[in-house]
Amino acid sequence: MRQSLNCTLPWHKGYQSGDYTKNKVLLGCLLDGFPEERDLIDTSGVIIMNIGGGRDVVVDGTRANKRERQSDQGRPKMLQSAINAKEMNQYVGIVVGESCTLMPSKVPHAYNALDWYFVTDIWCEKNKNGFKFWKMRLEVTNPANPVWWAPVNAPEPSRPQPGDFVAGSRKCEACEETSKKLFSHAWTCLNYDCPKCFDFDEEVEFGDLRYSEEFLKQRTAYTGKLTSNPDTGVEFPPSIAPPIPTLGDGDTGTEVHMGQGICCPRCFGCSPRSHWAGWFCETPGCGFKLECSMRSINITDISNDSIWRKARRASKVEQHPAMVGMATNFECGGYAVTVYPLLNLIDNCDTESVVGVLAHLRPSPEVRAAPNGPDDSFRDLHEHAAKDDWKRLPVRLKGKKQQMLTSHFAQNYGAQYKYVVSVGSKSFSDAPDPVLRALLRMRWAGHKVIEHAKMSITQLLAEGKVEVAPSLGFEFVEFNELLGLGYFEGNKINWHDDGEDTLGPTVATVSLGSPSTLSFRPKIKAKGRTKRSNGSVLDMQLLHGDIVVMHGTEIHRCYEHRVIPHGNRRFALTSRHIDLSKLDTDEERELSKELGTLPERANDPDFQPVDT
Ligand SMILES: O=C(O)CCC(=O)C(=O)O
Ligand SMILES: [Fe+2]
Repeated sequence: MRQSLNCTLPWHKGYQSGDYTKNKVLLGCLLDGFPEERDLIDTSGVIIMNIGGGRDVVVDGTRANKRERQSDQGRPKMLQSAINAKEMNQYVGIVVGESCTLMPSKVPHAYNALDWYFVTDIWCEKNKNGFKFWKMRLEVTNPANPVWWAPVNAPEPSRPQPGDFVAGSRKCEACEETSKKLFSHAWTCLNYDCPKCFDFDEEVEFGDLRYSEEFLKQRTAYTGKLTSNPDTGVEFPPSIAPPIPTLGDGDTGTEVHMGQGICCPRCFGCSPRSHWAGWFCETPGCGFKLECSMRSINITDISNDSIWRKARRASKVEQHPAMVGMATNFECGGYAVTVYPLLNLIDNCDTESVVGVLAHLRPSPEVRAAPNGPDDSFRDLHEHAAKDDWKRLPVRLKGKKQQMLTSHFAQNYGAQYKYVVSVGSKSFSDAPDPVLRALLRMRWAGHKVIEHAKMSITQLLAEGKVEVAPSLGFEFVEFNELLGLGYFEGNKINWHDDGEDTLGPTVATVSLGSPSTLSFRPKIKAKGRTKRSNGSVLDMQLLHGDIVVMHGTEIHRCYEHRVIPHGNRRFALTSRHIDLSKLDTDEERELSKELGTLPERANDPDFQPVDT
């Protein structure tokens, strides 16, 4: 998976393009698929490749020749970054994909990091139709290292030393630029801008052109940049396989770098950090596992000022005046509750039409700190997430070929819930206590919010301020499912709706840990959607222990929502009702019924939410 590579190698982060550039300097290149004219990867340490793509027209139906340049290439974006890399003596990581036909041996992984190279030459050539394009030559930074990808039993390649071979050069009479003699046939000017570019003195068949032995075997000692800290004795350039991320002093284990992938020390395959518990190598048959210890986070650290400032900055929304204006408040069980009516902003309604309600429940400090309350649950969940193997699951993104993993880690409990990703489920009897407690707390919150909403929305209706969409009823259907999501620093859940047709009308979430911003926006650009607000019409700052209840099936037709956490560890426990009658088979219904049945222990008085 391309993501495995991108989330592991700091010098190759592109998803689309074959080159990775930072500060206009080339740091990494991916070679895959079909080569271009005279491209080469040899085991003695030289790579020759085109700079930038852009063969434009399909010339014939055979795959190998599908595209050919039909115009001059101009100056591709990658050219300047390659020139800068050459001038700065920057080492460049080379990755080859499994379909790269230039490799002398079959490579073991979908993407394979070859080694560090450096750019020695950049020049211009013409194809047989006379169109100009750019090429570059690279040499391996450490030619003494054996090549890991040489074919088995291949004879040792020759290892010329600097000075053994020298390709001569000549000044062009037209442009006065010096060009190396690259081809065994004859010298030519290689300056893109010169009228004599690729104009050979003798008649040449472009198809017959070969690079000279001198050019291929010329060697340049790599002097590189110096290591930033010579005292540490760090090899320079560093190992092509990045070191496995480790916990620094003061790290807790959910920082961005701990969410990076690893290059497996056993098989060198790249695997993303797809498990909460650590890294499990994904190369078939390898089996390497590295559990990652995680430290508990003090809840006061999670709500510190800098995180708060970030959270506030993220909230640029212009809250919808009518919805905010019609919000009502009440208190129960130590929670301060605000209930907003969600209006239909996408159909042209004569009167404001309520499609659902959205409630924000904020616990008092006492509720948060109470035994088995949010503080305790947050403390315990990071270990449960490891034990229950919360993981990143594959998603198919609209319009993207690549398979991706969600950025957060997930585990489902209770009835089976199939959303964009398919999650296996653990039964409520096997669920850890904090999960069961959250479920009971959300059932309580669901009842309370719907009871209140029935009253407040009926009141608004009586006052003639709103209509109520026919789909909106005020019965609470008990939750039989809970999806746990775990977020590392930088993880988020992007715009989506929870509108699967197997779901009941109510969705509730308990938010634990990092503060986060939950935003709602109408699905279609509608009243109130400005660029600045990113379209959102309601934003909620969710603090540790807060509960959100969304009620009304049409919310998901009219709105989408997203959640951006601001600190480095957050759990969201979201409960829904899965309508078992809408599952495909009797077996699935039976299984989900069993998985979603509350165990005996949930009836203990100790499990019941306080309701004062
Ligand atoms: O992280 C959250 O608070 C909400 C997650 C969510 O929207 C979902 O699970 O559908
Ligand atoms: Fe959602």
